[in-house]
Amino acid sequence: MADASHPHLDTGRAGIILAGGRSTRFDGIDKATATVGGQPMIHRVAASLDPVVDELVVNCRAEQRDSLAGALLDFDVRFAEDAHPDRGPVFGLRTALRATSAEYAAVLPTDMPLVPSGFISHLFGRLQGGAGIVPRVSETTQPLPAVVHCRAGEVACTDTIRAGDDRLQAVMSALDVTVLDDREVEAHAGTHAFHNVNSFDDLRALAARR
Ligand SMILES: Nc1nc2c(ncn2[C@@H]2O[C@H](COP(=O)(O)OP(=O)(O)OP(=O)(O)O)[C@@H](O)[C@H]2O)c(=O)[nH]1
Ligand SMILES: [Mg+2]
Repeated sequence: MADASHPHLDTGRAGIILAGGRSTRFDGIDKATATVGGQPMIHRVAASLDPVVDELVVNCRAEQRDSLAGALLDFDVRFAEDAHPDRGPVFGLRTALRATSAEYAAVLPTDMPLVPSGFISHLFGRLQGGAGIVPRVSETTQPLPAVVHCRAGEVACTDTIRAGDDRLQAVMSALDVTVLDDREVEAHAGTHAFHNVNSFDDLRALAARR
């Protein structure tokens, strides 16, 4: 979302889509381009982020780029390709964070197509100068969607990698993120907003709920 009346004034917000995984539980077919309601899943994720950020950054492997670009023709996207594939989502997140000069970034995985823009906007609003914020859903603290301070997030990724941990949860713990409680989350997002697609069964369940 660029503000045409203030072309040099941005709000310092990036939207990051993590898409560098192998979709092994999806038979190795890139789930980013699987269609939900007639649109590639990554398109839906970009559409959630786009209204509330100044730029979109997609982390992926080099060989995914052409097909993901084809799915994202409606958006102005920067690609942050993994220098080395298959090092896990923490490497992917760090690659994406290094590709932006925004102060804060909303981070979504490519397989979470129902998160409302309003919820992401709420996360930005509730951050209040902190290093990061994530929701608690079904009594579990989720690593994504998250809003993180980009430079702090990059350091937290490096610390996590050095500790030999490959979990995004570890990055969020290192950032000492604020956790939105279930009730506040439910007030700003529907119950199915955080449904994510790992398998064909997940895709069918999501199609049935929409
Ligand atoms: N850059 C990068 N991103 C990854 C990697 N592994 C997972 N991701 C991303 O992290 C997010 C969560 O991962 P998963 O839901 O496990 O997705 P996935 O690894 O593609 O799927 P599975 O192979 O079935 O585990 C997704 O958005 C993935 O694209 C990786 O090795 N490198
Ligand atoms: Mg995986």
